[in-house]
Amino acid sequence: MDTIQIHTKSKNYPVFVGEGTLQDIGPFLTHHFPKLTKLFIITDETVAGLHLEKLLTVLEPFKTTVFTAPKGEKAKTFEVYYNALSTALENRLDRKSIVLALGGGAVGDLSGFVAASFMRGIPFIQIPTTILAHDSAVGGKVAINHPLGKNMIGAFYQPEAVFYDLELLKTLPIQEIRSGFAEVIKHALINDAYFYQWLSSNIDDLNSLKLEELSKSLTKGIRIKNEFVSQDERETGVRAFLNFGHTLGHAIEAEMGYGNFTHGESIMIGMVFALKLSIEYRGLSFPLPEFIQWVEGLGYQTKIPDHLSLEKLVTKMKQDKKSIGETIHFVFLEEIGKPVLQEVNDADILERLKSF
Ligand SMILES: O=C(O)C(=O)C[C@@H](O)[C@H](O)[C@H](O)COP(=O)(O)O
Repeated sequence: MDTIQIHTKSKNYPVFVGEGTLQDIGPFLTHHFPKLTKLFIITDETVAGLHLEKLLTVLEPFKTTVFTAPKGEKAKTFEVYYNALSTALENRLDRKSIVLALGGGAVGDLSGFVAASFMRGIPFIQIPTTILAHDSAVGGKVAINHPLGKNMIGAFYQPEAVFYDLELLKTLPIQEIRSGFAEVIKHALINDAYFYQWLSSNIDDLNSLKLEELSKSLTKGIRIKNEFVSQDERETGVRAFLNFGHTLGHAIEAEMGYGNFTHGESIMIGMVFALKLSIEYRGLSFPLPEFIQWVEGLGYQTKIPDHLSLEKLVTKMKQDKKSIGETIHFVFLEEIGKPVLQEVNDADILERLKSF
């Protein structure tokens, strides 16, 4: 098992990565929370069917209440958030209760926001069940969506620990693997040319990822994430670099309709566009055609779906959290591992989208 210590201004906490880490949750709770009254497990329909029983078995000595959200981004609505809080209140959770997020990024984001706001904040623990969650479960960005934008209502609220049990990833469908792996590629591109080199020369088939490759990809990705989050927990500076590919990616995800196209697949298109602009605006020297060939071979789309309106994408990009006074800000790369934030003109972006 690997343990990665995350350091932030508000909290330091461990991320345990390995096979069977689920077994360690009970002893961790007993040791760190001797006055714990009740566990509030938040999960989704699919994950509940696959892993809830196993979790309940290892947590048998504890009193638990379970809330099951709809799958994917549908978990991140006001209605589901309200229902989760109502369940917590009806079941008399209190300030000594702990939220456990069993699921992927959406469940983690919802659970973290429930934990951050229930009685002004109770502890929570992330139990990720997807590759994508190596990114979302670490760093404390918790949120729900607003019809006008993704993650618009939320908080920076760190978990007490993250238990990443690689056993739970064995049931992941390929689309989910692809979604999560896009964030691994992002971490490499923004921070580590050697890691990027390793990924692009070793990973050519996501269907047959070996455990060592997966484990290295996740632990490396989490360490990179820690580098940014430890310097800038509340995204006033370098943390924005973790948003590489997200300016267009979030807009595509929203325009496709949440849940119709995965987060990582949208981000991959956003990264290809950001790489192209990095070459044009910042003189990045990068073999983009080879990159496109590699990721298309992994099953990613690299073009904006035809039916989307480019004008609407630009409007959505202006609502991005990095925008200042409606001016779009993109994360570009000057080199692999050297990101920069740059203001861009929206008419210019529209033109470049037309020729993308
Ligand atoms: O942790 C961060 O910071 C990130 O930006 C990581 C992103 O990959 C992640 O999708 C994040 O939730 C996006 O945050 P947002 O502030 O753009 O909604």
